[in-house]
Amino acid sequence: MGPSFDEGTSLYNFVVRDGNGVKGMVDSGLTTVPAAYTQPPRERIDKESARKHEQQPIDLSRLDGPEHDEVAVEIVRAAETLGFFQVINHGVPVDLLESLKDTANKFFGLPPEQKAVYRSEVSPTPLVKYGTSFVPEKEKALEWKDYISLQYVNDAEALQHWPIEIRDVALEYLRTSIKMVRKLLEVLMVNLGMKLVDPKIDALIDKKMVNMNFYPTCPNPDLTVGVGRHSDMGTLTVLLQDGIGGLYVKIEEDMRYGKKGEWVEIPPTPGALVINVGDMLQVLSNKRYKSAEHRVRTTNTTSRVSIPIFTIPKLTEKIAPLPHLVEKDGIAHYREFMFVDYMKNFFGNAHEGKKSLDFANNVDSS
Ligand SMILES: O=C(O)CCC(=O)C(=O)O
Ligand SMILES: [Fe+2]
Repeated sequence: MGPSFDEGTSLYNFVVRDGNGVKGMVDSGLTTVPAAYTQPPRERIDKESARKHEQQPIDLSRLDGPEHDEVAVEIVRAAETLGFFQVINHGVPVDLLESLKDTANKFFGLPPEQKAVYRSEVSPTPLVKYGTSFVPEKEKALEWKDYISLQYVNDAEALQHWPIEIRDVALEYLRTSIKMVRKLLEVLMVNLGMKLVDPKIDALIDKKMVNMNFYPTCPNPDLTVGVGRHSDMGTLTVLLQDGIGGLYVKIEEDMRYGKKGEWVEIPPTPGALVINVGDMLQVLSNKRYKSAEHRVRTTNTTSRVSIPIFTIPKLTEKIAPLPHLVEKDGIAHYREFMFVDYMKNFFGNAHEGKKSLDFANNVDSS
C-alpha cells in the first residue's frame, strides 16, 4: 500500500506516477506543504542550531608532489573521523562545475513531459531514470526532491542513451572525477595495507552513476526534508553542490570539532567538491572509515541543485572486512555478502539513517 494523502491519491499520481515531480507541484502554485511531505517532528531539521564544518579543503594537487604523505594522512584522517571532506585542485575543471550547475537547472526547468519520458516505467533505456523522492512507494513522508540518474557502462552507451541536454557535461564530469576517485581510493586502501596493484581497488569502483538532484523552493522548510537521513551505499561519493547550502552530516563519535550526535553543515565552497565515504568502505575497513549519516534541508527562498557521482563495486563483488584487519581487531564487525544483494536491500527501503548497514551485520559480533 502506498502512503496516504490528505488530498487522496491524486497528489501522489500527479507528482510520482505522472512524473510532474515536486517541481510540477510547486509550479502549480502550491502555498502550503501537503501532508504527504510533512515529516514527523524527529526528522525535521533545526537549522538554527547546526554549525558549519569549517575544515580547510584538502588540496589534491599536493598528492603528486613531495607532500604526498602529508596529504595522504589528511585524507585518511578525514575518512576516519567525519567521513566527509572537501577537496580543491581536484582535476575537475572549475568552469565545468559551473556548466554542470547551469545544465542541471536548465534540465529541471524543461516541461514535465520532457523529463517524464525517463520515468523508470517508460524510460527508453535502463541507464536513465528520472524520479522524485527516494522510494516513494515505501515512504511514510516523501522527500522534497526530483532527480535524474545516469548509469555509466561505457562512453558509447552514455553517448547513445543519456539525455542530450546533459550528456556531454555529465560525461566530462565523470571522466575527470574518476581519476581523482581512483587516487583517493588508492590512498585509503594503501593505508589499510593493500597493494596499489590489487585488482580489488578497481573492482570497488567498477560501476558509476551521475545523478542530478533538484530541490524546489519549499513554502515551509521546517516541515520537510530534501533528502532524509541516510548513508551512501557505495564506495566513495563525489558531490558538487551549488551555493545554497543545506547539506548536514552527523558526527559519529566525539571529536575535536563536535560532539557525537551533533549535525554539522558542509558549507558550499566555490571550486570545491565534497567527498564522502560510502558503506562499502566502512565494511571493508572493519569500521575504520566512517560512512556518515547525512541529510539535506529545503529552503523557501530558492531552489537548489546538487550533482553526485556514486562509485560502487562490481555487482558480483564479494564484500567483507579485510581479513588482516579482522585478525588485528579480533573481531569482524560485518559478514561477507555480494554487493548486488546489499544494493537491492538499500533500494528496497526508505531512508532510515544507517540502518542500511544492518544488512551487513555479523551475527557473531556484538
Ligand atoms: O544534495 C546533497 O547535498 C546530497 C545528496 C545526497 O546525499 C545523495 O544524493 O545521496
Ligand atoms: Fe547521500
